[in-house]
Amino acid sequence: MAKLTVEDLPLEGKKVLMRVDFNVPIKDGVVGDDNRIVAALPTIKYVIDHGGRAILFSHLGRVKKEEDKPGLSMRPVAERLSNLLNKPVTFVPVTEGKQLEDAIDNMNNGDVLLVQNTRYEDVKDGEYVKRESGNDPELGKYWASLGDVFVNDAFGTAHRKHASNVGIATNMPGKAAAGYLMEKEIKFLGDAVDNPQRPFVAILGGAKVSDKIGVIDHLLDKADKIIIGGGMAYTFYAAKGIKVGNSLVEKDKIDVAKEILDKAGDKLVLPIDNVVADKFNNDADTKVVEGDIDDGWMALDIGPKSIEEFENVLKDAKTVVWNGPMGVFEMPNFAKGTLEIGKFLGTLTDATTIVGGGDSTAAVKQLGVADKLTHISTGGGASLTYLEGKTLPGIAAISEK
Ligand SMILES: Nc1ncnc2c1ncn2[C@@H]1O[C@H](COP(=O)(O)OP(=O)(O)O)[C@@H](O)[C@H]1O
Ligand SMILES: O=C(OP(=O)(O)O)[C@H](O)COP(=O)(O)O
Ligand SMILES: [Mg+2]
Repeated sequence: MAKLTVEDLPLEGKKVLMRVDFNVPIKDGVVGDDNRIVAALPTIKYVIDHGGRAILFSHLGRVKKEEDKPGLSMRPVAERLSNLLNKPVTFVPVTEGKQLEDAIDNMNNGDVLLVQNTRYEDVKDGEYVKRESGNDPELGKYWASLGDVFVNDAFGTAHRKHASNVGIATNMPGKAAAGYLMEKEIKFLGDAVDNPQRPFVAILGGAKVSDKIGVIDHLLDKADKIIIGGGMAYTFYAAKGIKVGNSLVEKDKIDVAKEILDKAGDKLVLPIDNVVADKFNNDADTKVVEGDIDDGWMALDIGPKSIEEFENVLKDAKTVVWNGPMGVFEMPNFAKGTLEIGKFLGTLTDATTIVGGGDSTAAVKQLGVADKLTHISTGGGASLTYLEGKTLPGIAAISEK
């Protein structure tokens, strides 16, 4: 059954609650890569051009304690959004209460307001209560009460069942619609991966190991090869009994990694060598090592032999889906693996090449290889969940036509 879209909603004079994914990299109080903000502009512009009052909600990072809040304020995002829209954006530094309600009451048609990071609700009075991330029913109901209709354009968050997407939607039956970005992402991913041209190769990296390792098990049934790099690789090293030093490892996922290795055979391709560093810093001492990583060293990028091996696997691919950088690309000395793999994908002109994820997208843009790829998706975890064939809760909660 088809879902409501933004074009099905009454907008003129309405308070239009909008969930967007503005979870973007912030450095020293300034937005880095703004791809996710730019990607949401068509829907925001449609709403305000049709006389709606756009009330935007997004999370930023993960708020687990009170001290996380100042560095994860939405204020820099409001500034960038205002520049991109070329009009003022009211930033409300709280997520509930009179200040927010008054700011909404003061809006005129065509105005834009951005609410503070929805995950501020995860910590109250110093307690990690997960009101947003746990989809607290009272919170979704409260936020829904602030508007007349709801538009969900946060594809990057669609795999989450949180108060600001699923909570609001379920409290606005018949009035919760998909935005243009949501529609575009689903259409593209559906076309590319429901019946992929083969060989179909998935590349998985990044740092969200416990979140994403489960996907690999499902991908084994779909993909012809799965390349594992970046922070995802070293939990597999640990599972194989290779020494990992101080590299990123999620100990409680080592058993999962072992099961995947048993099942995968030669479908799974791990790094042969790595660039290791003596601290998590661009100025660290570094060296390239094969196999075991000694104590006191951590792997922050894949090494040259791994790059060669990965390219060898990728060269005949007809469909490639990539989520998660191959190293800590934010530091120039550990960006090579990500850059080389990105460049190589750009040479595969016969293949459909899809890169997904907030950080992976930032990486290919920052490294200048984005425009050689077929599709840049705003969602990493969301694309992977879609690829697994699972329902995305954020989309399921949108009203049927
Ligand atoms: N070897 C590594 N050790 C630690 N962190 C890593 C390593 N390789 C990549 N990362 C980090 O992974 C992060 C991105 O992971 P993730 O959020 O899962 O990707 P995406 O946003 O593309 O879905 C980046 O900030 C990057 O620095
Ligand atoms: O950045 C995101 O996902 P991604 O890192 O997989 O691309 C989304 O905004 C979801 O964030 P979350 O994984 O903290 O729920
Ligand atoms: Mg990310």
